[in-house]
Amino acid sequence: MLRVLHAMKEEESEVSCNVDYRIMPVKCNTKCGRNAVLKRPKTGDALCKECFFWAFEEEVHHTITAANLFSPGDYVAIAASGGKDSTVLAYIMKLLNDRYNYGLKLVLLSVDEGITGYRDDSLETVKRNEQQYGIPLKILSYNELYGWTMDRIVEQAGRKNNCTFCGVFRRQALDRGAALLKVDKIVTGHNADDIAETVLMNILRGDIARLQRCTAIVTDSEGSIPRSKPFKYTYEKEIVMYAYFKRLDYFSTECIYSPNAYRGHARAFLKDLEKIRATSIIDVIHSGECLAVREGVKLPSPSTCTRCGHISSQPVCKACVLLEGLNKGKPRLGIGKSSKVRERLGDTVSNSGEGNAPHISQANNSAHDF
Ligand SMILES: Nc1ncnc2c1ncn2[C@@H]1O[C@H](COP(=O)(O)OP(=O)(O)OP(=O)(O)O)[C@@H](O)[C@H]1O
Repeated sequence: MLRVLHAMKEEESEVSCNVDYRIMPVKCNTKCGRNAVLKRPKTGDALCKECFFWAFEEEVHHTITAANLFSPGDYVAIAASGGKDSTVLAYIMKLLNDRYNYGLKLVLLSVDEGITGYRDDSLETVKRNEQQYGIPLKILSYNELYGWTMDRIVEQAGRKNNCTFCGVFRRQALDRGAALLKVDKIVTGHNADDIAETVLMNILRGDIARLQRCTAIVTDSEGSIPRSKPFKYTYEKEIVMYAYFKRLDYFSTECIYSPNAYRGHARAFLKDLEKIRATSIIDVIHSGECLAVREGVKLPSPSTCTRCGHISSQPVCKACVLLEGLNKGKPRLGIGKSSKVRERLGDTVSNSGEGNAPHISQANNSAHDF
């Protein structure tokens, strides 16, 4: 409880610094007659709490229906980390499912990466959310899936590249959890800021393959369970405000291991842009959506890993490569450019079939893919 209150206090400074209508009361822009309590980051509108909730919820509903994300009867796994995005996502999926009769069966799916003092605490939040929202919860751990926890990986590999291991393993763990649960779809809490940052990172890296797919609201390759992002157009600041004003129970602490420095640069740049022009976030997403690859340019097509059978654009997936490195006591084996990785691993991952595909860095899969 203390932790939650502490988190609320932290968020409060972010929310209230937006505008303080207590000093000079302003009426809600919707003409509902109530006083405004906030200024919407996305539109600049002065709104009361109720009108903000309504606008926020209706926009997510619109995103879901416009992109046909679900069909009645779908069994949907909500990837739940206990953080603000996925907590608001779980709350709003339940609310919209009830309000608009989507006809969905929901389940919370959490991955325990094995980070003591971080994920164990955030999973306690998800367990409370299970009770609060009445949505069943399934937790899968890296330890049971890979025989490694992130604590042990960091012990062996150091802090520098640990986000690569974590991102690659988590992505696959969610797929494996979803297959185990036999769900039809997965939803994640990736928001507009996350997507805009990813667009910028892929531009800076010149990674056109990922640039092509990172703005897609649904990632849906053959043989994998479709993954969608109902918050694709939702600003992070608004998610924080929604969680704050709704007093949702979520965990708000950064991962104890090194933050992703590269994403940090894109994030700082985007925040600067947002200060000048609030629509910058959506503008960057739209720019990403408009980029097209010239006809005839060969892009990697997803197939399945020859070792584990999970989805991969290479004959051996990144998770298997990283795992092999760890198990051989050479954790850096899977880090770096794919060509060098193949060289180091010898024939086990040879014959990648990359052909003339454009440069695709496997170095930091977690950083610029979803
Ligand atoms: N350990 C996990 N278990 C299940 N889903 C996860 C986990 N970590 C991340 N996700 C999913 O991926 C999304 C993006 O994760 P990211 O690590 O970028 O965290 P975030 O932006 O802080 O999101 P959140 O606030 O939900 O933690 C999350 O919203 C969630 O849906």
